[in-house]
Amino acid sequence: MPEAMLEVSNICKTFGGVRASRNVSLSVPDGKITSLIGPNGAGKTTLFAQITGFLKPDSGSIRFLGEDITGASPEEIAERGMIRTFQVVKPFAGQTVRDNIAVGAHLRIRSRRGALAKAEEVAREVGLGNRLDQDASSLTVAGRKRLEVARALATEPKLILFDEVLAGLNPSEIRDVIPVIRAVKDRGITILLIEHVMQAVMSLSEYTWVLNQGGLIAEGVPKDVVSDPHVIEAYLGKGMAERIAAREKADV
Ligand SMILES: Nc1ncnc2c1ncn2[C@@H]1O[C@H](COP(=O)(O)OP(=O)(O)OP(=O)(O)O)[C@@H](O)[C@H]1O
Repeated sequence: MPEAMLEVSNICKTFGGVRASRNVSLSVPDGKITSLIGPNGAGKTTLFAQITGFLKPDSGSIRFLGEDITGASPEEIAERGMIRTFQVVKPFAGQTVRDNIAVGAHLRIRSRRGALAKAEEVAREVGLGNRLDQDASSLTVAGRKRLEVARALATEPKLILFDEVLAGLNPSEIRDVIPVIRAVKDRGITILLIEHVMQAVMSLSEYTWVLNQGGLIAEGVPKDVVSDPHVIEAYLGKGMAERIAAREKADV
């Protein structure tokens, strides 16, 4: 079998007494949208931070495109073609949408003119083509999410790790942004999402991993994973899976 695009093997990370990653291993396949879910504090963002070089794992290894990148810097990892987005999008205030996106483009394009042209191209792809001259800090939450996607795209990545790109959006904004994510995949870019919006997990991702208290507790296609008793208990508390099953039986 060919090696997966991203191979995370036995990652461990402890903060004081908190085991944020407990022996986590996962293989992200090329060309698909996959996802990472789990209750608050499960260790999802910490795992993303280690994969993309913002935190160093205590042990374990990370391979991207067949090469060991464990301990490499975020810049080096971005140059290799892997970029993450952040939960809270902070645009550079006082700068236009065009300038904000050009920051991402400068990873590969030295000239200012080239970076601005690239920014315009990706802005159009994410639906910000008519906002290029606007101050980025005046964008709505949904606009900032699009900006975050555009900044990532401008680095010409092979793999994007989206950290809750739909958080804070209302249902109609979510419906607008989901096709933007799908379009990124259709360009041939692989995506790993951290997502709390289950509608998005179910409709976008082909495979999902579930983290709880730093460790993986389930994985598989989303529709199977969400009915897994271990997953229901992790989200809703002990005993809930049994109670739900009993209620369903009573309803039949
Ligand atoms: N820099 C840090 N120092 C100390 N503890 C940390 C640090 N970063 C994360 N943690 C702890 O590690 C655990 C995992 O946190 P993490 O943010 O990765 O969870 P998460 O699954 O992304 O949560 P959420 O869905 O709420 O964003 C939590 O207990 C958190 O308090």
